[in-house]
Amino acid sequence: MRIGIVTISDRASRGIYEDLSGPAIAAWLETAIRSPWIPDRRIIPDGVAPVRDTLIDLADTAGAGLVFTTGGTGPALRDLTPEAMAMVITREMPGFGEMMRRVSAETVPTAILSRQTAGIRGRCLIVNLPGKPAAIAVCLAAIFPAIPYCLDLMEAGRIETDPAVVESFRPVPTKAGSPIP
Ligand SMILES: Nc1ncnc2c1ncn2[C@@H]1O[C@H](COP(=O)(O)OP(=O)(O)OP(=O)(O)O)[C@@H](O)[C@H]1O
Ligand SMILES: Nc1nc2c(c(=O)[nH]1)N[C@H]1C(S)=C(S)[C@@H](COP(=O)(O)O)O[C@H]1N2
Repeated sequence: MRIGIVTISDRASRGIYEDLSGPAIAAWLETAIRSPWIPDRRIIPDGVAPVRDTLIDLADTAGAGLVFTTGGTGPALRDLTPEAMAMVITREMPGFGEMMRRVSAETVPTAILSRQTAGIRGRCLIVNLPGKPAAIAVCLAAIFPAIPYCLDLMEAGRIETDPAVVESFRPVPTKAGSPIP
């Protein structure tokens, strides 16, 4: 399973500040996923074209089954991640954004400013996270239990998690493969 990790930030992409959110995603996934996976890290500026082109490259050329983006989901003029998502995905998965905003709102009232969503392109699930490093673990912990089953249903590949970190919820067996013994 190749997993794309895309930092979308004008300043982090120019080296004005250190990207903390991309590494936070990678570190969280390292602890949570126990089946083999390969990270594919990208750092790009805000804007429709770079986000669109990077997501298409990860899904169609690099063969990623799962992609997380961080940043560009807010109301600032340069926050255009959702507009790029609309050009890339063929099916939206609105439950991801709903859940992440709900859990984030328990600690930050500005959670409602994120337009984060998720969607499917081919056999790739793309999920948007906010740019703030502190948002990464909060959002991933809330949505990750549903991701392995989603990937099963999409026939994108099988992920096994460490139940001590995050429990995968698979309501029924799927044809995508049997559990790792
Ligand atoms: N990848 C990141 N790594 C570290 N800190 C970040 C990252 N993305 C955002 N932040 C922090 O969160 C704040 C708000 O994030 P936001 O995405 O709104 O940034 P911004 O003001 O649009 O600027 P930029 O796109 O250049 O990051 C930033 O000012 C920065 O302090
Ligand atoms: N969990 C969590 N969600 C959060 C935040 C946060 O600090 N923690 N910041 C909010 C803020 S202030 C903004 S503007 C939006 C969009 O952030 P982005 O443009 O960096 O994606 O995410 C929101 N969601």
